[in-house]
Amino acid sequence: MQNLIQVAGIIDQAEADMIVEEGADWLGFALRLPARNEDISEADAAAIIKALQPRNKGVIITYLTDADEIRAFCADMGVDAIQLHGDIAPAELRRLRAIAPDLFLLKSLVVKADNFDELRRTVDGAAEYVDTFITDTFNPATGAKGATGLVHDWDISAELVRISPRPLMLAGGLNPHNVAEAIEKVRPAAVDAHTGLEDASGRKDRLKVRTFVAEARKAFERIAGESK
Ligand SMILES: O=C(O)c1ccccc1NCC(=O)[C@H](O)[C@H](O)COP(=O)(O)O
Repeated sequence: MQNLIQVAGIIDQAEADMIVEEGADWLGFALRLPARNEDISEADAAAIIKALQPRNKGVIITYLTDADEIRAFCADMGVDAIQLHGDIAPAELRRLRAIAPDLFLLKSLVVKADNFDELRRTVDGAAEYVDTFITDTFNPATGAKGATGLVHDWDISAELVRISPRPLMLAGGLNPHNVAEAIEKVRPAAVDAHTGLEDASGRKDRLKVRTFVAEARKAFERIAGESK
């Protein structure tokens, strides 16, 4: 996974089509969330994912923490990638890896003001069983761990990139205006955005997606050129 762009929080087929047309790589579908406020039904998400071309991947974003339930859900949905946003224990990740070896696993690292040691322990405990980590931003005002539209301290994400043996996808408050600076500072393998690409009605805005993808691609090229 390198220089990859994910757009999360897909609402329907038209939005998925537009995001693919504008050049994003992976599409994230938030399902089985604690508050059950999903933007899309599981049946609609499964149909969109099934119709994606091989260069695009549908990723389920969920708080499920039980390995059997995660495997069964992915099989029902026909997906081969899942972003685990809940507090799943390393032992359960190990079990998931054992029962679903081909599943691509993204584990979230939710950055708070003062939890770097906890994040380091999560990296150490989970790295053996997951394919990549994804940072995100905690919102202390609401307790939300995802889709907050808030950036966190990118020095923390940059340090996580340095210590993680797995690639890192940077998420949390990214938008067309800040994604280039974020990539240059953090040097992640991938970026993800959700609310920063929406219009006032909560749908993804084509121009924001287009600009986000273009800015991210240029920044990835720049940092690749610098390391040659
Ligand atoms: O996408 C969601 O609705 C969601 C809900 C609950 C937890 C995580 C969620 N998404 C995870 C993501 O990958 C988001 O894109 C990520 O939180 C970044 O969101 P934003 O800060 O709005 O760009």
